[in-house]
Amino acid sequence: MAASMGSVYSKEFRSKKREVFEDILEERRQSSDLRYAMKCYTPVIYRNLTPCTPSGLKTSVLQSLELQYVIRQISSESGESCESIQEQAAEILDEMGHNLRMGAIRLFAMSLSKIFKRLFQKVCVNEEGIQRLTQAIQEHPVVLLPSHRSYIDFLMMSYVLYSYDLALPVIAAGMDFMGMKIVGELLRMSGAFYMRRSFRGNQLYWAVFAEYVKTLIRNGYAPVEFFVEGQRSRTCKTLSPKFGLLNIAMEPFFKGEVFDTYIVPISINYERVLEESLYAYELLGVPKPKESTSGLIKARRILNENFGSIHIYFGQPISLRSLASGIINRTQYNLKPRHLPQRPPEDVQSFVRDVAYQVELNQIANMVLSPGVLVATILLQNLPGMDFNVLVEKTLWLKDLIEAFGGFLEWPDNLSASRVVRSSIDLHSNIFTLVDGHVTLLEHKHTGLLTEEIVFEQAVSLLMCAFYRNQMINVCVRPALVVLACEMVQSSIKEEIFRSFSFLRSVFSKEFIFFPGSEDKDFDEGCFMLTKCDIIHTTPSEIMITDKGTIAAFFLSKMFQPFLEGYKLAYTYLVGEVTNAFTEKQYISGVRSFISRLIVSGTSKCYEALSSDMQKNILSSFVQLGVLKRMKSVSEATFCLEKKMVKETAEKLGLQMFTEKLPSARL
Ligand SMILES: CCCCCCCCCCCCCCCC(=O)SCCNC(=O)CCNC(=O)[C@H](O)C(C)(C)COP(=O)(O)OP(=O)(O)OC[C@H]1O[C@@H](n2cnc3c(N)ncnc32)[C@H](O)[C@@H]1OP(=O)(O)O
Ligand SMILES: O=C(CO)COP(=O)(O)O
Repeated sequence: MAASMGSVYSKEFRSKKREVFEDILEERRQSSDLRYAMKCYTPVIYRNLTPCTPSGLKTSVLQSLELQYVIRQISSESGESCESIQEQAAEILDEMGHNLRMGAIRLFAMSLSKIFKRLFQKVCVNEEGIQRLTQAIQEHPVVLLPSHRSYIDFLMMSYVLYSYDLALPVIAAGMDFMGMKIVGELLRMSGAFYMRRSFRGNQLYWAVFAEYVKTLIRNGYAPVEFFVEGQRSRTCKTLSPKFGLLNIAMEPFFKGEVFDTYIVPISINYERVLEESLYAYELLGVPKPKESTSGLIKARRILNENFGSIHIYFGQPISLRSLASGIINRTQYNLKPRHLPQRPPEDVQSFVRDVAYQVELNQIANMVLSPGVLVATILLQNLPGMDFNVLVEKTLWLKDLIEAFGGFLEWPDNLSASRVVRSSIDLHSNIFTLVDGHVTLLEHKHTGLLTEEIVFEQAVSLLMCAFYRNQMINVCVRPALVVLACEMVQSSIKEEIFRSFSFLRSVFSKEFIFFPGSEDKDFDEGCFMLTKCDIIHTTPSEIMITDKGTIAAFFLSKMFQPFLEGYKLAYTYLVGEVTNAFTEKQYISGVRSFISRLIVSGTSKCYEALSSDMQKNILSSFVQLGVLKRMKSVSEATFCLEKKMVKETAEKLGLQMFTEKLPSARL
């Protein structure tokens, strides 16, 4: 399974061709927004659509055999009457159900046109992707899976579909939005259906939610849109996928209730993200501001800022039927009445997982990167700053490397390289400064004694810079881990390098997206990319960094150094500082002050290790490696160091590289 699905990704990776993008704001700048909002909208719809109103949808869910069965089951277990449980189900549906209507859509069409023209220079959409989607929507139920970096994602998705006269989606929305005065209901009337962030163990809620989504899919009411990452990424790295909703959306196909279902990965990439600074503060422990209408109104000052361009790439619709053929034995669903809820069988669970990862790999492969990503990456390796002309030279060098690695770069050919770099610096003037031909990262010019407050401010600007570097980190991760493995094993023996590569790939399995079980393929891909760029020379049994390739190898190694050092510092903290069981919150606060002290004392410069995202990934990775044990509890999970496992795990998995030259754990 892994090989077949993973190879689809590599085909996508190698056979990529430049598609034509259309700037949908261009027409908006030349014609009336009112006329656009009031245009005749006759969308292309699913040919077997069963017309159904939002209230009709709820009735059909409430009366469904599946939900009635669960209600009777809960009643017999709890002794509560079926009527009372039925009422609770109806209340859940009232809280959940969308109420899509054109009035709200047209209001958004008008207002968003004005807002988007203020905020963005261009909104570019791949026309072939729209054509493919137009075809797909008519044939089978469609599930839209966009990447998730900003609130703009879901607004823009509906805006684009409306612009191209496609059926408007219904969108899985976290409950955070429902409480927003006026806006919460406006979003519901624009297609949002509300869901609790997590509802493990709540049998009735899960049953109502699952039946609601499956009914939407079965009757092809509208494309169903949700974010497989489950939330916006604060680091701009793709988050590990959530499987629950994807599993539900695929079930009508598994049970033969629909002939097929199209899964459409969508890559939305921003030259500059509205929430960039909020994310940096959140990663450093400042809680995210609650979604509120007043907050939205206060945020209007950003309308005076320029956020550059957006590229939206609608990927190839993935037919579930084609993907599952020969892999999923759907007859197993005939063994029990269809309406009986059943946990997904093992083969289905791994299929759902693999589809989720393939979707995210497609999202990554189709991200259109901007020059600012290159500038941020180079500056991070030349802190606190560098000569502008040297930056331009290195940016051109990196552009070639990223394109050779298969990255999609939007580079304005009508401008000189220095103009391009200069406009990137201007666009990100809240992160970079250019003074007297010297480019520096904001807050990093400081020369005096460091304090924890200064470290915090420096960390904010560094995390914002890393946010943009991370837009291309997954393009480089496979070759970079091969280079790091070569450095660690200090030998050219391919087998040893592969073992170290596999270790790094499992340690960083939460930081970066790897198709499950494809260590070999990823290693081959990394070697292929490095060989193609003459960075390594390989024989059947050896891998050597070439003389010509040392600069690129060093660059790739340095790009991933913050992750390596961050994991090393965490390991040092856990082994040297922690004695009892601890919660995630205690760990993050403890390790953050530990690292902050190291930075103040000058022992470390690993600001990225202050990020709660990295620290959460480290916890999860160390549990997976057996260095930490996770104890479930009623309130909050706790962790403890498997001391006996630490040395053994270190030996087994190569963590011992962290034990060399450790800074003294106790300061
Ligand atoms: C013209 C202009 C118009 C403009 C007009 C604008 C309109 C604008 C409207 C939009 C309005 C705002 C839109 C906001 C956008 C958000 O708010 S995004 C945030 C909310 N959305 C999401 O999170 C969607 C993705 N999340 C999920 O899929 C999560 O799975 C769920 C459904 C939230 C559940 O999460 P969870 O409870 O953490 O658990 P998860 O691990 O995912 O899995 C749970 C269950 O799935 C099943 N499962 C787990 N793994 C597997 C597997 N591998 N295989 C199969 N089943 C599995 C199991 O049953 C498991 O339960 P257990 O048996 O383990 O208890
Ligand atoms: O995804 C969401 C909004 O789009 C809500 O969750 P986050 O605020 O965690 O991203």
